[in-house]
Formats: sequence, C-alpha cells, structure tokens
Amino acid sequence: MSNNHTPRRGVLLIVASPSGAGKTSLCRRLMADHGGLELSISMTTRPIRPGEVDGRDYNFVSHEEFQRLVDQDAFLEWADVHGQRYGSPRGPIDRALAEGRDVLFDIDWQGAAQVAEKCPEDAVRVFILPPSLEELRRRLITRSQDAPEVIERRIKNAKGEIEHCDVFDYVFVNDDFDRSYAELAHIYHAERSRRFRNLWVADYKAALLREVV
Ligand SMILES: Nc1nc2c(ncn2[C@@H]2O[C@H](COP(=O)(O)OP(=O)(O)O)[C@@H](O)[C@H]2O)c(=O)[nH]1
Ligand SMILES: Nc1ncnc2c1ncn2[C@@H]1O[C@H](COP(=O)(O)OP(=O)(O)O)[C@@H](O)[C@H]1O
Repeated sequence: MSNNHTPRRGVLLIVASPSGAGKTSLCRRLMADHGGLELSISMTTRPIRPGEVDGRDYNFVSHEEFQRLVDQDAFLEWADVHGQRYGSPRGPIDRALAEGRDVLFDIDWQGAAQVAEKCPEDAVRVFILPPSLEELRRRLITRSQDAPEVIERRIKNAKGEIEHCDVFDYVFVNDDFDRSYAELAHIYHAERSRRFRNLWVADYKAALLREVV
C-alpha cells in the first residue's frame, strides 16, 4: 500500500453478491494481502459448515442469543437471509472507525443498505455478479457445503438479490478470479486514497508550504 500516513478516516468496504458468486473467496484474498484491513465477523444463526471455524468465519449463535443481541441494539445492521439471521456487531466496527482503520464486510444487500444509511461517508458498496445463474449453481454444487435444498433456495433467491445491485457504488462480474480480485483490490486502493479519508494531508501540506527553498 503506497500511503501509510496517519491520521486517516477508515473505509467500510462492503462486498455483496448472490450466494456462490465468489465474495468470500475474494474477501479472503483481500484480507490476506492487506494486513491493515479488518474483517467484520458476523453473528449468524445458520449451522456451521465443514471447514468453518467458530469465531473466525462467523460467530455461530442460537436464535435466542441472536434475539437478545438485537434487543440490546448490539448490531450496526442485521437481516434475515435465506431463512437465517445474520448481523454485524457494532463494537469492533466502532473501535476501528475511531482509530481510522478499514473494515471489510461480507454481507447481503439489506445489510449494505443499513450500513450505507448509518455511515454514508465511510461505506463503499461493491456488488459482485456471477457470469450466469447456471455457473452460480455449478459453483454452489462444486463447493459442496450446502444441502441440495439449501442450494436451490439460494439460486431461487439470486435474482432478488441481483435486483438490488443498482444502488451499489461498484459492480463487476466474477468470471476470471484473478482479474476480479485485481478489480476489487483497485477499488479498495482508490477509496483509501480519497482526500477526505486522508486527514494527515492538511498538516502535511502546511509543512510543505512552510519549507524555505
Ligand atoms: N445483512 C447481513 N448479511 C450477512 C451477514 N453475514 C453474512 N451475510 C450474508 O448472508 C448471506 C449468506 O451467507 P452464508 O450463509 O455465509 O453463505 P454464502 O453467501 O454462500 O457464503 C450472504 O449474502 C452473506 O453476505 C451480516 O452480518 N449481515
Ligand atoms: N472466478 C471464479 N471462477 C470459478 N470458481 C470460483 C470463482 N470465484 C469463486 N469460485 C468458487 O465458487 C465457489 C463459491 O465461492 P464463494 O467465495 O464461497 O462464494 P460466496 O461467498 O459468494 O457464496 C467456491 O467453491 C469458490 O472456490
């Protein structure tokens, strides 16, 4: 990353897509390549999948525990998705924003809308489209982590999710993975570089103007 000056105002980078379009894979790679980017670990009531780790991929909670957190206003946003509940806990996000750090969200369009409404300056919304619904089905089947009826439900929901891509800041098709990853990384880098996020510029500029040459 070319620009490590502080203080900064953090980016809330939101990546959404229909299930199977590839957002988790793209987000994992973005996290791996950017040490300063923090993943918002969601709470969910959905069952844990093989290979997932509680506390790393999600915090898996009961419906009762989720409702208790809703009642306590513990989520920046939450939504019902594919018959389960998902939410982004406020605490880590508030701390990251206060410290000028960037947060990555893998959440659905409903959550994206809520974060954008609550944090209009900070939220950047990216929507990832699949090459086709047929390819979406192929990816979900190949991933082989959901029961056939769960996969069918997700494919049925895909069109409803794609309908909402119009309000996103950036939209691209995840066909070739490396090309798509480069696109996501470029978006993140460009958003980090926006002047209003780089609060250090005013002092830096003043120092340059004081320089005697
Ligand atoms: N609103 C909201 N959506 C979430 C959250 N966490 C995950 N999701 C979304 O819920 C949907 C289902 O996620 P998941 O069960 O992991 O399935 P996947 O999309 O196939 O990986 C995806 O669209 C996620 O982006 C959250 O905290 N809030
Ligand atoms: N560009 C791509 N081309 C082919 N397969 C992909 C591509 N991107 C992701 N996949 C695969 O598709 C499946 C779904 O990807 P995943 O990242 O889990 O999607 P999502 O989080 O959107 O549900 C995974 O098996 C993943 O390895």
